[in-house]
Amino acid sequence: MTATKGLEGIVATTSSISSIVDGVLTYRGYDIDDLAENATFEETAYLLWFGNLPTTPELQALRRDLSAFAPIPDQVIAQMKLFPKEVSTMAALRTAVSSLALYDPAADDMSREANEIKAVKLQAQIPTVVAALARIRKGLEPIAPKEGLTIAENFLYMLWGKQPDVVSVKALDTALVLHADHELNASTFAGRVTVATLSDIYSGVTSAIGALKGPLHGGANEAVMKMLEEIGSLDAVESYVSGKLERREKIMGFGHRVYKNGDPRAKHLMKMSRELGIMKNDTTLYDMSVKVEELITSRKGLKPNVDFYSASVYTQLGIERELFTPIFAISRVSGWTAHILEQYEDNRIIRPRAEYTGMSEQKYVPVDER
Ligand SMILES: CC(=O)SCCNC(=O)CCNC(=O)[C@H](O)C(C)(C)COP(=O)(O)OP(=O)(O)OC[C@H]1O[C@@H](n2cnc3c(N)ncnc32)[C@H](O)[C@@H]1OP(=O)(O)O
Ligand SMILES: O=C([O-])CC(=O)C(=O)O
Repeated sequence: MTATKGLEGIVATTSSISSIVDGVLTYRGYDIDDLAENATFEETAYLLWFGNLPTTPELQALRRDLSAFAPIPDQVIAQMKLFPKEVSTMAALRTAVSSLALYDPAADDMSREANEIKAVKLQAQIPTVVAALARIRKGLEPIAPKEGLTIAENFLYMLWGKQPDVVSVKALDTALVLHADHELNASTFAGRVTVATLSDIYSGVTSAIGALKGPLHGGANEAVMKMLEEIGSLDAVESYVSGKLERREKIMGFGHRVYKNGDPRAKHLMKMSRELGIMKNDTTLYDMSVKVEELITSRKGLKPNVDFYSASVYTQLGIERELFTPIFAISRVSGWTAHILEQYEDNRIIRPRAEYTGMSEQKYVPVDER
């Protein structure tokens, strides 16, 4: 038995949800470029769960369900108010989502129908949780979701306490489409491993949130913004990047296990970052990001991934850094739950082997003789 570090190149399951072939990302056979330009996030989530783009009545029904499920239990709001203010929003989200299960009487109902409902419910409730956590952290009262708004619209409404502008809603909606699914990424794999024991969907999503939080995965978008803040100005980019490379430190938002010639989602976020900068008459963040990209590409041959330009997009929308990875979760819960439903459909426990490298032939020695 020989281990493959990081399971690189190992095909661990079949899946009909999303694919990456020759650098092209598709959801259910639709190119991500097509979806990013044309689909709404609600249509995308429907596509991931049910395998086809919704008809108008199907989309209306989904939007009604999302609105109906969006409020969260008062008990969970009360708990969130007790969380220490200084913890990361991802840590708080992980606990809050785990708590949501305690107030869902169908949490352990393993029927397909119940699990589909819970997938929609989690999709509806996670934006409400994230917006509430953001407000509580600032000492503000959470705002209840408003009926009839899209997920992107409702999230910004609950965050800001006012009707968001169309440009911000459209930008966030496109970002949600781009982040919705990505084959067997670490958080989706974590979710699938958890439910393959026939544990419940909330446990799967809680595991996935824990995996997404790390800076080598979803947490990289917050790390990118931290880096841009540390750099501070366009003039300082070159010396900052050179220093990092000399110290052999990673530059967050670059590199990818699967894409070696660039992440197809990055160009959409780059364009959005530029357009938002132009609209605000201040392209500093965009210009700094482009300069970082030029340096890393020429010196290391690495290309930006989905997390790199999302940082400047969200900042230019006026969203604080601590919410970047939670926003990733708001989107990716659609993919996680689609994968969890797929795992339940044809389940086998996921239990690989480890190549043992420890000591052997040890004999027990009583404690007072050691
Ligand atoms: C949504 C997402 O999860 S997208 C990824 C988000 N994560 C990041 O942006 C964090 C920065 N990037 C990375 O850490 C990695 O590129 C990962 C985690 C994405 C992929 O990891 P792996 O597939 O294991 O790539 P690996 O770490 O083996 O990289 C290969 C080589 O490129 C280097 N490298 C990879 N990424 C970077 C980076 N961002 N900065 C500097 N060097 C890098 C590695 O040090 C390694 O060099 P070596 O062969 O001299 O040791
Ligand atoms: O697929 C991966 O390894 C990481 C990634 O880009 C994602 O989850 O969107």
